[in-house]
Amino acid sequence: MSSGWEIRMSNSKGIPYYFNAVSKQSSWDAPSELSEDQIKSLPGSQHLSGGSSGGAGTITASHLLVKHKDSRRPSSWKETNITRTKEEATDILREYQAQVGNSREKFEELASVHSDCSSHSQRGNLGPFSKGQMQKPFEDAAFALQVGEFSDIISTESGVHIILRTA
Ligand SMILES: O=C(O)CN(Cc1ccccc1)C(=O)c1nc(-c2ccccc2)[nH]c1C(=O)O
Repeated sequence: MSSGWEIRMSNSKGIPYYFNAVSKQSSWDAPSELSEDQIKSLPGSQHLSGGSSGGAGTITASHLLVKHKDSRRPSSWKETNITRTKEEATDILREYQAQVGNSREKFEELASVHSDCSSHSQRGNLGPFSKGQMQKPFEDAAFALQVGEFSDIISTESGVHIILRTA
């Protein structure tokens, strides 16, 4: 069972902080109950200085994916055989978009429950990636975002997505 701790980047101070998604605690200092190794393997550990994945041209983003019958793999942790149309998937995502507004917390809550991507178990967090790793429409949309900004609905061969850039 994860401790609920993760490492986030403070947009205002530009330094990492520790956030517990269970207790909603946040702290500039590492939780005393975690060992060095545990801290290094927390979600978001790439934010810690010396992180190998930090590097120029790397961003970090989360997404909420709704698949449809024409998705390259119309199956997910939630639904073995996804039959909704792309139009229905887009309507569903518009509803989530309206609920999210500008709230990262609401986005992560909906991504955890509704995203058809395996990253749902990380509140939608995909971790750091650079250009050339993701499908082009996803990369283009994600790299066009400022930190803290949401994309509009975008479409890839996997389905339709909303992206939040987090670092
Ligand atoms: O497209 C396919 O043939 C199968 N995939 C690709 C995939 C499958 C597992 C993990 C990551 C990517 C997906 O459908 C998929 N794409 C994504 C994805 C797409 C864009 C950005 C990040 C993740 N997630 C998933 C998933 O099941 O969990």
